[in-house]
Amino acid sequence: MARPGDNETNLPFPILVGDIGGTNARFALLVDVFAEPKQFPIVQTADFANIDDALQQCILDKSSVQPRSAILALAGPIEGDEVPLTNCPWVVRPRDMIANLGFEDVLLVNDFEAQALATASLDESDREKIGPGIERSAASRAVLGPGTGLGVAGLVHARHTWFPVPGEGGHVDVGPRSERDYQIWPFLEPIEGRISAEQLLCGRGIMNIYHAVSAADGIDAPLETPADVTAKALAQADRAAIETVSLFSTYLGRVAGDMAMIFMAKGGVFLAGGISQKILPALRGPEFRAAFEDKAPHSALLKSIPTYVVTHPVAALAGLAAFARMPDRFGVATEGRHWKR
Ligand SMILES: Nc1ncnc2c1ncn2[C@@H]1O[C@H](COP(=O)(O)OP(=O)(O)OP(=O)(O)O)[C@@H](O)[C@H]1O
Repeated sequence: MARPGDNETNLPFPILVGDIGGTNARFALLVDVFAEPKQFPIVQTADFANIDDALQQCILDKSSVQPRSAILALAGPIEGDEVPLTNCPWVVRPRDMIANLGFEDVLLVNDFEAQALATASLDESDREKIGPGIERSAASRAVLGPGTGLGVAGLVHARHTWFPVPGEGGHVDVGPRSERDYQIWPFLEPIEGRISAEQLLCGRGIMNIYHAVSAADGIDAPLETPADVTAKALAQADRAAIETVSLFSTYLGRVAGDMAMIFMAKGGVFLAGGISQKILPALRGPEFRAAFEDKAPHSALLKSIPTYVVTHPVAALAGLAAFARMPDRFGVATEGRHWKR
């Protein structure tokens, strides 16, 4: 058993935690293990040529307390000393951050790993339960987040420790099941011969479903953005948009149920990502949960598993903060992604 201070992941305070997506970067500072995280205004990645400028101008120049370490969650695989971000021209170079910005330690993790860490510590007020299910505090979880893409991760509970399992679960194959699916599927465009979950369950996926529904019915598809489609659907104002969001909820339920079975996620399946919060009224409808439970011969198991929409505005930061304060609670792998001065 590691003693306090022995752990590779006991980074020195003050610790800067950051969640860097394609469009937005969110940061908070933990002064010490007891203090509440101090959140900084959200940064648009497009406003800064690189991450070091953003950190200097938005964090370091604005705070009297200077961070000694940083834990950053990034969208994309972390390999080597230069990590390019998906959907954004920034490249994260931890060695430069240590040399130029005064950090002693930099740890990089995957963005959905941070979302997974968050699911272990979210309060009741930071999540909304969808449907039935038995709440179990010490059981594995899974998180799915439809946003610019579809992020997926597991959080395995073993040996009194939470182990985040990042992966590429958003890219699993999906296929038609209902009669209506078989009408729509021919109008979905395969990528290299297949349809993956991410082609349906993200912003672009909403448009793919909307266009396929419209094409199957031989009608025009005038709506131009995912936000237009969901707004029309939630206002009950457009038939194709309503069906699109209904199918999106069904497909999200199916994939969420698959992830629940893969991770034996008796602790719950959590829906993160920007889109889940925006279509919350639709996810409360019957489609999501019915599809989640429709997993013969394991329907009884799925019925017992709770599902939640994460409503915390910066859940990934909350997950990183929980880890920064109590690293021994979590089995976060640091090999190849922890840089020290
Ligand atoms: N009201 C809405 N309904 C449905 N989709 C939306 C809505 N508003 C934005 N989107 C879509 O959500 C996606 C962005 O998702 P999200 O806000 O989760 O960003 P992200 O992937 O976390 O990236 P970042 O962290 O850079 O902001 C885009 O594809 C966008 O078109």
